[in-house]
Amino acid sequence: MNPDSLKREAAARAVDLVEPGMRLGLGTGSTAKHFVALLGERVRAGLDVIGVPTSEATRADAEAAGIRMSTLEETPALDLTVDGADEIAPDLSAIKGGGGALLREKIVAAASARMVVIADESKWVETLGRFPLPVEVVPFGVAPTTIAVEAAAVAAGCAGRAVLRRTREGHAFVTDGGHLILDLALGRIPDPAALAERLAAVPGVVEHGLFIGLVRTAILAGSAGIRIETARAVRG
Ligand SMILES: O=C(CO)[C@H](O)[C@H](O)COP(=O)(O)O
Repeated sequence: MNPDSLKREAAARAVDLVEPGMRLGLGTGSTAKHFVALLGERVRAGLDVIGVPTSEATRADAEAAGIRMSTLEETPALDLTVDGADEIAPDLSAIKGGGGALLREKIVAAASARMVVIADESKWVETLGRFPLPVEVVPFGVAPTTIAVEAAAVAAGCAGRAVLRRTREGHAFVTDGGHLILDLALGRIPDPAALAERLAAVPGVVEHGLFIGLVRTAILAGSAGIRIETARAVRG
């Protein structure tokens, strides 16, 4: 099965978790896009749910699929968020932000009683860090912020270059919130919690793509079928 079919399999399993009346956080990326499409099919068949999107792209997809949309202002507490991930470790810590939506994704996940990550099995890793960690920063002072982000990584026991994300056309990639993304290539993150703390303390950093203690369940689709991993204890 090709990776896209596996993503759809994982998304289909997550749709089975949706119950009538749920307030849903809708993730961003190619796997979450499958979830939105499949959820739309259920909605058109009569399922009543409300969705809060994690990006403008997802908002457009969800609206096109016929899903009733809301905002966190109108609906500040969500029942379930379903989103993709760039990497997931055995403790269900994750790297997100490959699609540049990490800030809204984290806010929506934190407003949800449960976050479920859907992915093909290639995203499962023993240790986070092979995927460059996205760090969302304000445009002002991006040069010193980049230096400080690299120094934060060194202080947290890892090292690597932070590179400004660019579009295919060579322009700086700008997030839905008007920020920039630094992709921090570390190879291996020995202590994600320490790195998260160091990055959060850098002036100019808006958010980073380390999701720690947020993911409750990971649905992983592989050639041998679906595997479900559940966090033992999250958020106390
Ligand atoms: O974090 C994300 C977007 O900001 C995505 O969930 C992540 O990049 C995974 O994407 P895909 O499902 O396309 O592999």
